[in-house]
Amino acid sequence: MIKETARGMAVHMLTRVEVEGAYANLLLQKNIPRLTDSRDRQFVTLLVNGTLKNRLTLDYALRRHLSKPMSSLPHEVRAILRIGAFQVLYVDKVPPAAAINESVELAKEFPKFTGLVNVVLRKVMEKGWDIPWPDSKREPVRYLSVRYSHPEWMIQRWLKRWGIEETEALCKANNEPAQTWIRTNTLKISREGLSKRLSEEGIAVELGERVPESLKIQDFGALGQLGSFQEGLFTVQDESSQLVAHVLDPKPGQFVLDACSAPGGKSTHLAQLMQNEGEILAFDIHDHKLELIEQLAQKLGITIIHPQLGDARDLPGIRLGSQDRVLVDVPCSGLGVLRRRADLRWQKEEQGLMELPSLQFAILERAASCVKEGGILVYSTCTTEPEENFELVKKFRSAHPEFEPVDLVDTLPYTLKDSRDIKQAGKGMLQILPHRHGMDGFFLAKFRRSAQRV
Ligand SMILES: C[S@@+](CC[C@H](N)C(=O)[O-])C[C@H]1O[C@@H](n2cnc3c(N)ncnc32)[C@H](O)[C@@H]1O
Repeated sequence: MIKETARGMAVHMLTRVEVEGAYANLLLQKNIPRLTDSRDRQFVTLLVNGTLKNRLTLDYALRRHLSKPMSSLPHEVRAILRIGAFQVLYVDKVPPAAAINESVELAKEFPKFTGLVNVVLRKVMEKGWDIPWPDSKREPVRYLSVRYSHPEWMIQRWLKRWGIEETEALCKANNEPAQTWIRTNTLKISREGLSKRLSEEGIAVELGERVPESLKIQDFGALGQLGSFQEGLFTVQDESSQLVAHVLDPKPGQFVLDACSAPGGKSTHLAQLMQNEGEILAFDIHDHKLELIEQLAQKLGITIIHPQLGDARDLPGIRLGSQDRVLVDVPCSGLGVLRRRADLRWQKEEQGLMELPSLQFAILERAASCVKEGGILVYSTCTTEPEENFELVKKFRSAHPEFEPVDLVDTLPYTLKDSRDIKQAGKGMLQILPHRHGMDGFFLAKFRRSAQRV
């Protein structure tokens, strides 16, 4: 058994991700609270996420010093090598010699490979970043893929759209550690009150500049242990995702439909903006996820959310034109959140992306039919891909001229500065990109149903 040190735990989790296809974020959530020191929890998170994200680059660097393929080594030994190389190449605060010694220590569980781990990692240390990369001019896709550890098909898509410099910037942003953003539960406390409370609990806090409820906190790996969390004074949600409820702009007493709502992040935010007055019908197709909505609402002290089991393409029981506000936060490829979900880039396949727009369009059409005349519809995704965003919205508008775009400049809770954003927002849309905006990648489109049907 590998020892339950920070590094041992990271090896164990990476092995489970590779062997069982386990989700890294769930493994981290479940396992790291066992570590009592917050520095250890942060270190394991860094090792697991950093090693997973940079796997392709790490394997490229390691392969140069291996006489046999990585796939011939036991899974745990691969994980030990990758974690070791990650520390040597990417983590300044760990002296390379210490990273190697600790890796050799872990490899003692596999005595046949102790020498190999030692020799290979020493060579990685000697060479550092002096690695012969593919030629960036002749083979830009391969170069970016290997240099920034992304699948080639993703790079190909982005290169066509944005060119090499911007694609490189996006890849770099995706490899950064994700920051932790939280949303104040304004039904229970003000943002300033929460900030003070968190400081008293020893958490470093910064007020967000874009969303009035947002705070950036230093995640110490066990938020669930904080009294403020247990009392429902906040919930974890990225800033870009916090924009959605503001853009939908619901009022107390209104009828609101959230067509794809689990685990309830946006429904609960809508309820806050409605002062917990009115009605939110929160649909989701997965029964077990409805419980998550209920639990979150209960914790935050929200009573107006009614979770409903159902396919948003049907929305059983919901009358045409009955809702003041409709949110359509569809299932999507999630390519905007690659920095937050370290293993996501390796789980996705391009074919899977191709199948999404028809589902998204069907959900959008049915949900839109429930909007009252004069009511508001918001469509959102956490992806960067035009087929799920601009192109889908364009198709929707040409099929449904009764929905007019609403200028986002007036409803966003912050002032847009980039002229490209201002232009898009004027047409009722906004594509948020991690490297341009410093938030998770996200897409928003807002429409008003005209008073007279066309
Ligand atoms: C992007 S997530 C929604 C996140 C949610 N709005 C929040 O802020 O917490 C998409 C959700 O759509 C659900 N879903 C997938 N297909 C669906 C369908 N056909 N009808 C309704 N919900 C669906 C998934 O279970 C998932 O919970």
